[in-house]
Amino acid sequence: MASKLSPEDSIALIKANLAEVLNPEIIDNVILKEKRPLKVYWGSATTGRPHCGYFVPMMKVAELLAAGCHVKILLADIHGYLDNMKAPIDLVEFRAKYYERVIKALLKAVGVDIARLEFVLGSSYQLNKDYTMDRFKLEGITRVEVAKKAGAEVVKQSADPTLGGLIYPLMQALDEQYLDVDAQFGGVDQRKIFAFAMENLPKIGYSVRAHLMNSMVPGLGEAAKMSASDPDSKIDLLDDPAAVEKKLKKAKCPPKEVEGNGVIAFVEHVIFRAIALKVDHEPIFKVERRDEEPLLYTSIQKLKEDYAADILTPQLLKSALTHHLNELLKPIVAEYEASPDWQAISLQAYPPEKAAVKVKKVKDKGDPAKRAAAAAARKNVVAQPDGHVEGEDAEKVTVGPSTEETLQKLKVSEPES
Ligand SMILES: N[C@@H](Cc1ccc(O)cc1)C(=O)O
Repeated sequence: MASKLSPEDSIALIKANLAEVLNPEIIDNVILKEKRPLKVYWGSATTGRPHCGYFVPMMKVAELLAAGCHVKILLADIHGYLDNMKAPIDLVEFRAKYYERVIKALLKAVGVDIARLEFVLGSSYQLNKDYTMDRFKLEGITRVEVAKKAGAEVVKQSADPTLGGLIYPLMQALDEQYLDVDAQFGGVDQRKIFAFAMENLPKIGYSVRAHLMNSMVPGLGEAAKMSASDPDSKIDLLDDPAAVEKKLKKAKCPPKEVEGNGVIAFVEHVIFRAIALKVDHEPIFKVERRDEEPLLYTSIQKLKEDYAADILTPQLLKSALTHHLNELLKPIVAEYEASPDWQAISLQAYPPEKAAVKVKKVKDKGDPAKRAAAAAARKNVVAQPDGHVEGEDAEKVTVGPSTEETLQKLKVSEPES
C-alpha cells in the first residue's frame, strides 16, 4: 500500500472512508493538473491526554500519508486555552510536546512512513503581526451570532461564554491560510467552522480550501455500567495489556446490536484500516474461539452480520479486539518506556500529584478551592487555585462560586494574559 500510487488511486485513498468532502475538485486539481502532493492539515487542541479515540482521525492521517500527501499536524495550543481554558496556559506547551510524541509513535505503530509529516505549534505563528492583523480583519466583519454558531459544536458551551470561544473559529479559519494548505481534515463536528472558513476567507482576500470530514465514531471503552466521564473507562495510548483487557471487558457492547456499538466501530474504523495499510492483500481480522476453528473476517460487513446473528458474541469480539489493540499499542508503550525524555514531558504536561497533594490538606470543605481539589482528586483531574478544575472532565466537576469571588477570597490577583 505504501508503494507509489497512481494519481487516481491516490485521490481515491484521500477521499476514502469519509462522511463528507467539500470542494473535492480542489483536490483533483492539485493532483491531476498541478501534479504535486496535496497539502492538508489536521488540528488538535492540546488539552487532555490523547486516548485510543485518537486512532480514528489518525487512520485518516495515515491514509493521507500513504496517498502521498504532505500532512501537517497543528498542535493548537492557543485553541486549547481559548476553549474555556480546557488547558491552562502554562501547561499547553508541555501538552503540545506530549501530543507530538504520542501521535508520532501512534503513526509509526500503524506502519506508515512519516517522512512527509510535519508538526506545527499554533503559537509559533498565531502571534505574528500579519496573523494578528488578519484576525482583526475577520473580527471586524464577523457578527457575534455567526461566530457563536460556527463554534457551537466544538467550543464548550456555557451560559456565560468568553470572548475566546468566539475568536476560536475565526482563528481556525485563518490557520488554513497560514499553514499554506489545500485542504483541512477534521470530524463532521467541525463542519460549521469549515463552512465559516469557506465563506469568510475570500472576504479578506484568501482562497477557499477543500474540507475532508470523518464521521463521528462512537467511543471505545465507554463502560457499560460506570458513567462515561469515569477516567478509568478511557483506554490510554500508554495502557499496558492488562489494563486494556480490563477496560475492554467493561466496555459497552450490547449483543446483536451493531448500530452505535463502540467496539464494532473501533474494529471497523481502526483495526480493519490499520491492517489494510500494512498488507497488500485483503485485511483479515481473526477471532480465536475455544474448541472451535477461529472466525476469519475479510470484510466488516460479514463481521457485522455475524454479530447481529450472535455467531460473533461480545465476548469473542472483545477478546479479539484486545489482542489486536495490544499489538498496536505495544510499540507505543515500548517507546515511552525507553524514553526518559518523553516520561519527563508526560509528568510536566499532566502533573499527577497536584490534586492528590491538595486533597491531603483539605479540611475546610467550605473553601471553593479546596472543594475543587477534593472533587478533582476523586476525578483524577487537576484543580486550579481559583476553584476551577482542569482536565477532560472539568465541566462535570467544577465547583464553587465565580472565579472572581474566589480570587478575592484567596486574595490573589487574576493571572496575567
Ligand atoms: N477544532 C479542533 C482543533 C483545531 C484548532 C485549530 C485548527 O486550526 C484546527 C483544529 C478540535 O475540535 O479539536
